[in-house]
Amino acid sequence: MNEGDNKEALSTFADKSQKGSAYEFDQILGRSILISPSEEQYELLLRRIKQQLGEGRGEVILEIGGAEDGDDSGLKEDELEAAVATLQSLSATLECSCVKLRERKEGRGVLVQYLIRRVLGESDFLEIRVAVVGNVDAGKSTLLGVLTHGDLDNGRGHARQRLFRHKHEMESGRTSSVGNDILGFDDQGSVVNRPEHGSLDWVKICERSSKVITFIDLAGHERYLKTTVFGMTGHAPDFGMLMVGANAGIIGMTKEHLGLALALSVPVFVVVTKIDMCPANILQNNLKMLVRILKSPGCRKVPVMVKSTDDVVLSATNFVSERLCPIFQVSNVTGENLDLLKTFLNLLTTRTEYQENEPAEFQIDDTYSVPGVGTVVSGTTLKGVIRLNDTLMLGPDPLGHFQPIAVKSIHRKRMVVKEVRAGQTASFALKKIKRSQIRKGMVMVSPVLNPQACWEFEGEILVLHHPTTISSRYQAMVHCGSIRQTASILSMSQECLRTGDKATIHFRFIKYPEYMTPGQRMVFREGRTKAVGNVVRILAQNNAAAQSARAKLAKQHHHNHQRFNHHNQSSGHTHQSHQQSAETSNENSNNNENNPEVVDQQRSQQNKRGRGKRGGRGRSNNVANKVTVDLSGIDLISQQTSRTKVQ
Ligand SMILES: Nc1nc2c(ncn2[C@@H]2O[C@H](COP(=O)(O)OP(=O)(O)OP(=O)(O)O)[C@@H](O)[C@H]2O)c(=O)[nH]1
Repeated sequence: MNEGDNKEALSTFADKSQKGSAYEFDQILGRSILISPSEEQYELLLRRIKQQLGEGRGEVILEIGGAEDGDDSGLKEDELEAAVATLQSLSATLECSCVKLRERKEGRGVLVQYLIRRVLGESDFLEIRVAVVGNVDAGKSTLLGVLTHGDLDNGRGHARQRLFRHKHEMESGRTSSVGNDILGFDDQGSVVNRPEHGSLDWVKICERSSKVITFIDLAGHERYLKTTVFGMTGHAPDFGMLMVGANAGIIGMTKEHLGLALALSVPVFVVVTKIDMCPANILQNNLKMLVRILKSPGCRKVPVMVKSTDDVVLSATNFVSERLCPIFQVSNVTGENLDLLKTFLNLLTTRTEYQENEPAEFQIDDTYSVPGVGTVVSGTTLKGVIRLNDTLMLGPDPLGHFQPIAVKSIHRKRMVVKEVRAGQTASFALKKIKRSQIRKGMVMVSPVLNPQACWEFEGEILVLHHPTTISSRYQAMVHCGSIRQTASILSMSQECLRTGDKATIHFRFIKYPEYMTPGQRMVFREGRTKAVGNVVRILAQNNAAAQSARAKLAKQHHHNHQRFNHHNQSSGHTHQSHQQSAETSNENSNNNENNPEVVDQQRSQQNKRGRGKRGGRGRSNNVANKVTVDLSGIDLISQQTSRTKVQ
């Protein structure tokens, strides 16, 4: 990508950023009004900024010095001083900070952009989730270690040591579990992480932060794809950070991960690491290839090389709704360009509109048993507000029932809080329930929703890749939110499906019913990602007919399983069965030890009792139609995302 292209892409977005809602607002923030507002104008400004803060979940970027009717834009020095004083006064009245981001010459003077951010109390902060993906050795864990702990890497794995959670990761240097790390920014945009004796106090970080970025570190190795898919669907990331090693380029799982983010409509930015050790010609070639892939019809992104603070502000302010894909080139060893990346992270705002006024919905992505506390569940609040001592309906259990359950205590990032709102992750301690009665994929919802479990549903699906054809009775893993269960195809709108085909499919879960809602994004996969789409209709709910159908299916499944075992015993394990067992063993090891909110309590529990006993749960029982799948279908994803847009 040459300089010209980069400038063009940025200027297109720069133009746009002055139109739309920001443009209207600029009129209000016209030059003279800010320089010497009347009392009435001051009140109007207050109201408008307050409204913008509400829409921006507590922050807004404003540009001052815009043109007024028939006038030139730009502020002269003395005008700028007066305008900034007004803006600071407005911010103070609204209990906000006011931080200068960027200044540029235009018209008769300068235009300046400011970040106005609400100053939050110690127990509140804005939460942004970033899924970190990329091939093995791209430097994911290292970058997270460097960002969250502030020390540079030595190029031999120094920085990542702090992040490894499982013993086998220490030994192999590979990430196999979904790990969480946090980076806090205060109201001025400064990083608040201060490691003490090598470890971070999450409560202190949250208390000092106005915004906390949670990195969901997903595994890079193909063996752990199941974990990666779960992280992308179950942890509701706002953004994806795709890591690419400068010297290795787009290899291995990079395209697969990019495809997954696109399929799930998660906006992606790219971080190219190791620029310190990469010869210039190789770096250029790899960047060219990256840009080509991002611009390809399958991705339809507008790549932008981020090289200055101006680029950062422009990319961050246009990132959410646009196709813009910022690319950072960094070194974890020399620290080059890490400041640009941090500034970008500080400016990210969440893309999802969470509804706080609706009845509460919480999806469970993990369970724990904490000594002295009892059963703890962690997950994401999708709707509403959940308060201490609220009673919610937990379920569905294997029979499809929901039971009332009281929330005994709430933690946000290990911090004790009294309530948790839509868009926030949390852990709840629950009363009178055993951990063994809860599984990933269950929900806790407001009793007014009268939740029903579903065995069968209809999904609109695009097949990204399949080597032969998919027909009825085919079974694969459904990922939908934190649900992860094998489902069988009962019928399809077409007789059989090949790569690139789109169809409406009637699915049935094979083990237990789940709680689903129409419009949810889903992935249907076996081995590598295969099909993506949306849940369109909930069919059989938890009634007797569905149960008997399920029993029949389970019997058939059991029969298949025996046949498969027999086959394996006689012919030895296939490649897939190795892969499957690797995924399963990973899943078994991916337990409480990795939880960000209850990790300390859990460690002591593990010392006492050894590993958790969730062996086999969520294990794919799919034995029919075992095929190796390769996602070379990025091109197909855009068809899906453009045809079926579901938020
Ligand atoms: N020279 C140099 N080395 C780096 C840089 N970033 C990471 N490394 C080294 O690259 C190796 C791999 O980094 P990791 O952070 O483990 O890679 P990863 O992507 O997390 O790998 P998985 O966890 O297996 O998916 C380590 O030895 C790091 O020290 C960098 O910017 N420059």
